[in-house]
Amino acid sequence: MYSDRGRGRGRDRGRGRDRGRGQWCSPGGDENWGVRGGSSGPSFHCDRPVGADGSSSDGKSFSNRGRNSQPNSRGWFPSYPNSEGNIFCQKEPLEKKSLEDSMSSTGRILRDQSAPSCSSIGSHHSDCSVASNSVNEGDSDTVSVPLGDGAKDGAMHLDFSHKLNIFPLENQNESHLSFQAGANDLLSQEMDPNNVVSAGDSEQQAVVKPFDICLPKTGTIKLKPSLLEKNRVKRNDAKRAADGMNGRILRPGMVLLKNYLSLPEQIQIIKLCRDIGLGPGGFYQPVYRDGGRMHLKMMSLGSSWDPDRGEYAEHRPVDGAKAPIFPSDFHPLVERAIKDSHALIERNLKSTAAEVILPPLSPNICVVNFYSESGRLGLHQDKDESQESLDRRLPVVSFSIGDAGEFLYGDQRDVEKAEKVWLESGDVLIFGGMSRHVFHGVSSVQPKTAPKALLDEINLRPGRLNLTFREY
Ligand SMILES: O=C(O)CCC(=O)C(=O)O
Ligand SMILES: [Fe+2]
Repeated sequence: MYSDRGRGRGRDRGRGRDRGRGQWCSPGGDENWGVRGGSSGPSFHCDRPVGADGSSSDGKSFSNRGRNSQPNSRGWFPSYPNSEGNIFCQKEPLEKKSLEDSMSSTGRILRDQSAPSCSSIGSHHSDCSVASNSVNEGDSDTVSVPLGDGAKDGAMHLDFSHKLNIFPLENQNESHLSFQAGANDLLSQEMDPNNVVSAGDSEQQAVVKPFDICLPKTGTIKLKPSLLEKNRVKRNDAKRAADGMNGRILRPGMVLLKNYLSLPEQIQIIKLCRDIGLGPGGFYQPVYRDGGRMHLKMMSLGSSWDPDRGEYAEHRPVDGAKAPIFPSDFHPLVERAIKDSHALIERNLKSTAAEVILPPLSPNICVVNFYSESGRLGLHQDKDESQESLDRRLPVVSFSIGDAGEFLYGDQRDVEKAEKVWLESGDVLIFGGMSRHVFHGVSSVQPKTAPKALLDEINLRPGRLNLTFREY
């Protein structure tokens, strides 16, 4: 997938990483958000645990053989603009040094359950009246907990639960019991005893604070919007309605379906992401070993994207959480978007080769990002899916919900040369075929642009939710 930190470490060392290139975010902090003329970075390898035959539990191979010379890709790097408007990686030392410690050691998954999940897919209520932690990307959302000897058998776990307002493992399923996915989905989200991995001398546990993409219902009286504000909202909503669903081919293999997801679909997606996001393996803010942070919250369904290593794995290093399952609810939506894109391509290009131009995919991974109003994502390529998937140029399908985001894309990792398009709530963007390796990123989120009709139904935080579907 994304990152090309150019830092070999741990189990990745000596596996073909090109450490000399693509360091967007080195400790020196002088890398450009969009490195001019930069090539994609080092190679990463998926080391999701595989069976003897190399297949993972879902029958898909996640081992990434033969990719040693693949440049890596994703620039999921924390960044900030300098005075010239270039955006550089932000370096923020980890106050609690928790990630470093937790990555090098081990712990059971502990998750703060103080923010219980409330909604469920299909249920009407969008009551998000639970505790929610800050969206500020500057805040660390992990704390590290030293373990005593008892931790290995779980004894210490309970003690620390008190201090950290966390529930013992036995209660971990509470939050996702309200997630009405299929029974199998539910089962596969349960805590995995294998999450206890080997521990070093100084054992640490990382606890990821749940991040709620919905805000609590406050019961406070809303101030009346000004006439100006009312008109702006009216204009936006009217424009959206008038636009209807319309599609544009942005470049070969890249299709934008405007206003594609209906309001009820968007609401369901938010609820689903919210529920999963509050549970084990849910939203967190990726932090790099050198202290850099990504300017968004992320979770990865189906397999865990590890931005620091630039690879997928079954469990994520930050807290050992197993990736939540890929919800089957998404399949029909992605399938429909691909079919409609094919129809658009056939109409526009008078071509019957739509499936060659944009190959169909059967997604099994979804990376979910939540950008606050100040969130962003550096230019990168999505290149950590399997070699086969990349060779077939299977598309990435992206859903945007909430505030609009300015999406940059181009053939080079160069912000100045990148094309720009606003992705608004309900838009679906697909890039595959000849555009599969396009550099892309999100330069900004435009506050207060989420459809009012959406916010009337669900208390999504200010910001932008983005889901990218991929076939590993
Ligand atoms: O938020 C977006 O529109 C893009 C997200 C993205 O590129 C990614 O998750 O790889
Ligand atoms: Fe991407």
